Amino acid sequence: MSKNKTFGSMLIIAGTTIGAGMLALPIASAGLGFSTSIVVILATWLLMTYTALLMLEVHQHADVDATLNTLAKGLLGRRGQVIANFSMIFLFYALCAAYITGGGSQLQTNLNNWFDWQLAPQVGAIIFALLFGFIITLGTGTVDKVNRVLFITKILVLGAMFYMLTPYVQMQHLLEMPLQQGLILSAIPVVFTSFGFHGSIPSIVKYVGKDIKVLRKVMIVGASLPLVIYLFWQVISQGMMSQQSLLQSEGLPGFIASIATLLNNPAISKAVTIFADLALATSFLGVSLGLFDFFSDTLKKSNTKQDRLITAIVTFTPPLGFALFYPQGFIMALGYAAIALVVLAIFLPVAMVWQQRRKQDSLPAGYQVAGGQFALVFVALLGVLIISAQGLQMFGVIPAVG
Ligand SMILES: N[C@@H](Cc1ccccc1)C(=O)O
Repeated sequence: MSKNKTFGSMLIIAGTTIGAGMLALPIASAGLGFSTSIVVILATWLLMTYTALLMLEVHQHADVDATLNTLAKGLLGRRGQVIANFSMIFLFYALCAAYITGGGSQLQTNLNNWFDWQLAPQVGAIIFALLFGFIITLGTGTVDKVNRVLFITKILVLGAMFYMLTPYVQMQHLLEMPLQQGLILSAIPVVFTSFGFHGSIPSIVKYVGKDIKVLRKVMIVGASLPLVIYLFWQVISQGMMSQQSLLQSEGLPGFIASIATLLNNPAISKAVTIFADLALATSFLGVSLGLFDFFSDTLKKSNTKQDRLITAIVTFTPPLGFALFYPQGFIMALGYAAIALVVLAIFLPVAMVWQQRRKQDSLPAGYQVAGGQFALVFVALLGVLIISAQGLQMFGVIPAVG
């Protein structure tokens, strides 16, 4: 296994994970206070790393190019397959539509500024989708190369941002306690989604090959890089402002405006905006790669140019259509993102590993994630907790955040 692919795969996982979710974290977790938010973040990281390893346990006995569709069909039967496909398509189309809308409008603004053009936002969305569609169609190797450049730039910009912001961190803000217990529950779905990357695991298995030792490393490092970055991000965002002022920020633009005023330096808004664009781009690469491979497997497409083109059309046209003609639709869908992700990243891995361990005797011995049945049941209960937190928010029982 080439070292190169291992490194690139870690960056694809980390790049997929660090996306729009990170930007929502400061406001979503404002009411928790620093220490509580750190506990929630650490717990979510452990949970998501554990279930990513469960996926590897499942992948080791399947074909190298198997995706959720085949895995679920083999281990959970027809019903499991339908649930897997529905949650995968629902979540990934919604994410792609969100990324195409956001990325398209950023691209359009930049092109208009640079070249003095007068493009409509829709044109931005079309160019953005075509550009990324082209990269994905060229294959995972190309995605890896483009992602490296974008990811490393993203980390450099982040470093510059942290450098500018650290002097404004005040210890007293970091000692604040939760404002209200309900807010902990409200924050959970956002934190959970910000650690999501699981729909792209099959693409990485296919790219790296079935070398479980290497793949374990890729998952652990790929999930830990976001952890480190989120921890720093929490120190900075929660340390700069009181919980009250963070909570009162009007979404991300409000938050960026408040820090720009605090620093009295507009360069910081520029840095945050460039970071946000890069986060969106790397996350879109990982998500659309996962969706592309999923369709390629589900529709039994081969690797010929013509087949890849068909797969790309199935992958990119619907989210582009949503972004162009029905933006409210995917915004509504994203409200359910955490629920679909619980199915994808918790319930399915747990159920598949459970089934696979039951028929272990007929399988060659292999990798088994620690924790036994206890861990499987515990994690499934956490999944129920996350769905409940989302449900309570939707019904207005606890405050909605993020
Ligand atoms: N973690 C990504 C969103 C995501 C969820 C699930 C799968 C892939 C990506 C973000 O924070 O933007």
